[in-house]
Amino acid sequence: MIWTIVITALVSVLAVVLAMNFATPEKKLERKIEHRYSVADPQFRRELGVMLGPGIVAGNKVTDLQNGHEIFPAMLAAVASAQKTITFETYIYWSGEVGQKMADALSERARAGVKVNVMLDWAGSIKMENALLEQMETAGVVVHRYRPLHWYNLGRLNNRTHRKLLVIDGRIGFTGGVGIADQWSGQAQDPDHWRDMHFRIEGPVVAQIQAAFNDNWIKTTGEVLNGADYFPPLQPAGTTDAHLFISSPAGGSESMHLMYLMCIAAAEHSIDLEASYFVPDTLITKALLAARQRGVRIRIVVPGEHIDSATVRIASKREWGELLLGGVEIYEYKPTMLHNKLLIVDGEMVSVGSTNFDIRSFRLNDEASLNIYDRDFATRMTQIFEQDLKPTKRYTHEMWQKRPLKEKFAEKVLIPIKSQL
Ligand SMILES: O=P(O)(O)OC[C@H](O)CO
Repeated sequence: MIWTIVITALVSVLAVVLAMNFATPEKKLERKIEHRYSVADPQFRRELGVMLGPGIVAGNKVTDLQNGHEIFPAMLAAVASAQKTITFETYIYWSGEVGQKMADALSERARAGVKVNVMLDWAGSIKMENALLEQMETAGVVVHRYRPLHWYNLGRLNNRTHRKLLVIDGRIGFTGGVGIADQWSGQAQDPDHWRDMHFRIEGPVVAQIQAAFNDNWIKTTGEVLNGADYFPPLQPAGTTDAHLFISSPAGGSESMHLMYLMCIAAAEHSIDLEASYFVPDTLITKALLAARQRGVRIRIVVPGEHIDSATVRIASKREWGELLLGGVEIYEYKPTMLHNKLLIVDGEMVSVGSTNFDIRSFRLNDEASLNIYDRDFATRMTQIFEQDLKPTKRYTHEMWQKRPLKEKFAEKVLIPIKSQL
């Protein structure tokens, strides 16, 4: 009898703990956002500047870096130039040549007396050998794993940090899609080398990137990294308006979901989206279709056969029928895995960062995105978008209707876990 009670109690506790991974207490966005103004309207900035967290700041310079052959040299050079502090938070950190180079660069600076603080997601860095960690720690790098597997973390194991942030001396920042692994090296020349973008940032918005790093550093260590070595006075470095904002289920925020919904609602001419993982929810789908009805041209580039998650591809396709019928253009990238996260609205504003266009990024992960309000920058990113569009195949509604029965069956099987993708 006593064992029945004990086992029942244990099973109940386990069920509650597991349920905590799939549920959050707050109400989520569920109503359509009306089209009230365009992204060029000052009202758009006025609202995004306060709704998403940090206000929009002027005087920034944002430089795009295309693929690993531009991204890693720029990041490594910035690390090598550090004099006082380096803060680095990432989701994927795997062993390999890229991981080794980054560990070497961070270790070298730590040995030179630079304060180096690194936050690695526990799940994202599970394929990292201990030797790399030991190398960094021996050199004096302070490394923490975000939400490691412990009994007290079981209820939040599903909430990872997906942020990709690097700040050098509080003055140079990086964010974008890149992970620290060999898949991201090279020039997207074949399926073993992925297509991705990252961004080098200077100017006042870098302080917001540092604040974003502090968010999870504080949560994990109880320590704040402040003072002028982390937050120096920042002079204008360019002419771009931008803000970097975060979202986290821990904060109850729906900033990312809100940002996409507000951008889609504001669009009047065009929405260009590159999404490595595209699993829109009902609200997003409705918003895209409403934009189409206003005459907005919507082009979406997603991975084709080269994708590291067949599950996401299958779950994604289920949503395409309604979008294709509504006139949304969907293109599959052919050469390799497309890992970009890029949104351009009306050739006016751009959003980049760690956030995928899926429910996991909108609701389960800690994310950080950079919104850039600069027509010239949007023009540059539209050129990049057009280049990425060339090696794609357009996916039509007819193709969707004729997709194999086994795909349709798999889509249905995946419905219950859609919110986890
Ligand atoms: O979650 P992301 O967008 O950083 O992508 C990571 C890849 O899925 C790793 O396989």
